[in-house]
Formats: sequence, structure tokens, C-alpha cells
Amino acid sequence: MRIDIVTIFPEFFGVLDVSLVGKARQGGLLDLHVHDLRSWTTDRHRTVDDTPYGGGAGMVMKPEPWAQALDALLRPDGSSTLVVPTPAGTPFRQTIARSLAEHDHLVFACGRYEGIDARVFEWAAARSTVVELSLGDYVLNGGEVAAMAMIEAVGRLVPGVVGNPESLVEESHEDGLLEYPSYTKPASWRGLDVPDVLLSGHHGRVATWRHEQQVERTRRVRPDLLPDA
Ligand SMILES: Nc1ncccc1[N+](=O)[O-]
Repeated sequence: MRIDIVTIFPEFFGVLDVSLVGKARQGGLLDLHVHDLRSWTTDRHRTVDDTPYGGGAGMVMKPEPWAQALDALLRPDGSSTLVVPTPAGTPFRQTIARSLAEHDHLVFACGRYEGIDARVFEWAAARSTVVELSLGDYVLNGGEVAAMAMIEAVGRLVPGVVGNPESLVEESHEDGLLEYPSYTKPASWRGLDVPDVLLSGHHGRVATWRHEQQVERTRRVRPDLLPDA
């Protein structure tokens, strides 16, 4: 999978050179490129924003630098997916991460200020699949933090990125439920003991207990996730 990121803060993504995503990059599983939007400006001040039509506070990102950048990055055959992190987007969920992990080319448009001129997405929709996604109902200063989270959630699902694919299955939200509590040695720690069933060696009972824990925790913390919610 190729991922291109367009941002006015390219240094923000230096962290993607470490940990799993970093290894996947070195291993060629994730072909990740970060681009500075200002590379596609032509004026001396490398201007990327201007005042909003209709008035109001803040600045809006100009359309032309974005069109130049996307013209350079979107595949001519229309097979690219343009991911736009925005609080006005569809809530980003594990199901969306899984579907994005199937795509061959993702371009992340990280907006700043009050956002990007809306015509950019109309224009881009004629040459790519445009997906506006929200990380959550709060306001960040730009799309970079959200893009980072989405790239990690998607990147780790790309086959080969996570060593043991088994570990991708038993996780929160993978099966619609929150994950069960986990324990490791010592069996007794500061007066707190690991549940006996986990020491029983009886795999069937362990699986039943774990599922019960998932349902109980989901009902307590995220009743909205339960089917009969
Ligand atoms: N919440 C957000 N705030 C600013 C930019 C993007 C955002 N998001 O959720 O993707």
C-alpha cells in the first residue's frame, strides 16, 4: 500500500519512522511519503490560506495549492482514495480502518485553519474517491493528529505489518465488543490474584470466561455497541 500525506507540517510525521509503521516502511509493506503543501505554492510567501468569503474569523486554505498537490499525487486512473480528516466527517471506526486497509493508494489531506476550500473536494471527487472522516467529536487544530491515528489503525492491518495476525483478531472493536481484561505473571501480585479460570489450562472455559468479560465490559462501558442497543 502506498500512502501520501499532504500537510504544512511535514516534520509532524517524523514519528512514523519508528515502531511498527517504521518497520513496515523499511520492509516495503507501507510505501509512505510526506509532502509539504507549500511545495505547490508559487508566490514568494508560499501562501496557502486566505480570508473566508462571507466573513467570519480565521482563514481558509486556498484551493489552487491543493489542486496542484493532488494533481501530482492522485493516480490518473482514479484508483486513489483521498482521505480528509475533519470533525465534519463520518466517524472513523475499526470497520472503516479495515476497508481502507484493502485500498492500494491512500492520500491524506491534512487541513489547517478553518479548513480547506470546499471546491477542492468537489474537484477531487471527479478523479478519486473522497472520504471525509472524523476521529471524534472534538476540535483539533488540524488534520495531522487525526491522520496519524488513522494511518496507524489502517497500517497495522496491512498483511505482514503486525507479526502475528492472530493478535489482530482478539482486540477491542474487532468483533464488535470491547476486549477482555488481560493478565501475566505473577499469578498473585500485591494481594491481587489472576482469575482462577485463566490458570486452569481448560481452553474452553477460558474462551467462555473471556467472552463473558467482553459482553459485561461492553454493556458497562459502551452499551451503544451492543446489537440490542
Ligand atoms: N476532530 C478533528 N479536528 C480537526 C481536524 C480533524 C479532526 N478529526 O476528527 O479528524
